[in-house]
Amino acid sequence: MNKTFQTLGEFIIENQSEFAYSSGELSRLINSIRLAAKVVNHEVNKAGLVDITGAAGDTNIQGEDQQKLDVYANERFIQTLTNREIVCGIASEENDDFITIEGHNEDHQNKYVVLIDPLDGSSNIDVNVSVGTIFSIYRRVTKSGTPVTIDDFLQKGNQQVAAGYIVYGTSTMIVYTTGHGVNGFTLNPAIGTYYLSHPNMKFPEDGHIYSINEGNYIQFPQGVKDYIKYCQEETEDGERPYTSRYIGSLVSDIHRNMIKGGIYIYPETSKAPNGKLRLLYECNPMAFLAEQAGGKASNGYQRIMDIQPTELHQRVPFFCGSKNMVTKAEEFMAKSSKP
Ligand SMILES: O=P(O)(O)OC[C@H]1O[C@](O)(COP(=O)(O)O)[C@@H](O)[C@@H]1O
Ligand SMILES: [Mg+2]
Ligand SMILES: [Mg+2]
Repeated sequence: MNKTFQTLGEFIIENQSEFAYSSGELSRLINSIRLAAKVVNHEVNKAGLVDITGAAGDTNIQGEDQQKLDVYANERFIQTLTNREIVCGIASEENDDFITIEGHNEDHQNKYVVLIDPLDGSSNIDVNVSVGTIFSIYRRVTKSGTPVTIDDFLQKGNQQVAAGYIVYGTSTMIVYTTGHGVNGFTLNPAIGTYYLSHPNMKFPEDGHIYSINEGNYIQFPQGVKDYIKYCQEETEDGERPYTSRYIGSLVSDIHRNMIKGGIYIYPETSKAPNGKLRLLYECNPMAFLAEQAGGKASNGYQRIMDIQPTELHQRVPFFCGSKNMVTKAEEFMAKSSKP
């Protein structure tokens, strides 16, 4: 079969032997995400027309004003995942605490927990700039037949069994990994089918794009300031200065950099000593994808996926992208933190 035109459904079936656990489970997990993504995509594409823009009137546990599309996407993903009889728990950026899913027989037999950022890049919803959804999947660690506990969610990123994102941009794509490389599928909206458009995605080892909100420059640690200066310096070989690109949607910035080569940094700042991004449903899944695509992800010092989580909504500084660029940024962080 000509792989380029393989559908997501066919790809899942053809590659399910790669999945460490029983085959059908992964299909049901990814299929439920695929379905919810289609429903959310439908609303995203009408943002501005329908009453789906603007604030929902509540704030989430992070103190952020929830956008109507945050709430809508959250409900769709939770509903679809719950109906598929595959998850025993869900944690979301938009829910203070994790949700226990008993399962139709109320016997807690399901084996997976899913952590989601239902709508990433919320500040871009109303201005017609691409946004996304991020998901991270683990096998539960507590005994099945009992309700999930916080331990099932506070697993290190290196225990993820699958992770991915949906980008709602010029086209809508699902990009995911189960630990065997990264593949991207583009939605053909006319027929509602995802096709394998980006097989075996790879982060170029080097790139010429840096993505950081320089509006916070004054608050950045010295290492980050030094790295930005390095990116902006002119070199005889024309390698630098790099180009600055920042969409303000993590999914879209990482997606671009994975295709073109580049680094995304959301560092700690004097106002936000742990940075802004959440470890469990933003940094861990993007780190898993980045590493599976030959890239790298750290908090400037430590590999993101080796960090032991302690809270559901904890934040970490995030450096992610082309391997050699992240290594260079870490060198500046190490140098500046030496006494
Ligand atoms: O506006 P800032 O401070 O640069 O933050 C932008 C970052 O915050 C986020 O919007 C946080 O994600 P949410 O929109 O899911 O809360 C990232 O997508 C993005 O990279
Ligand atoms: Mg987000
Ligand atoms: Mg979000």
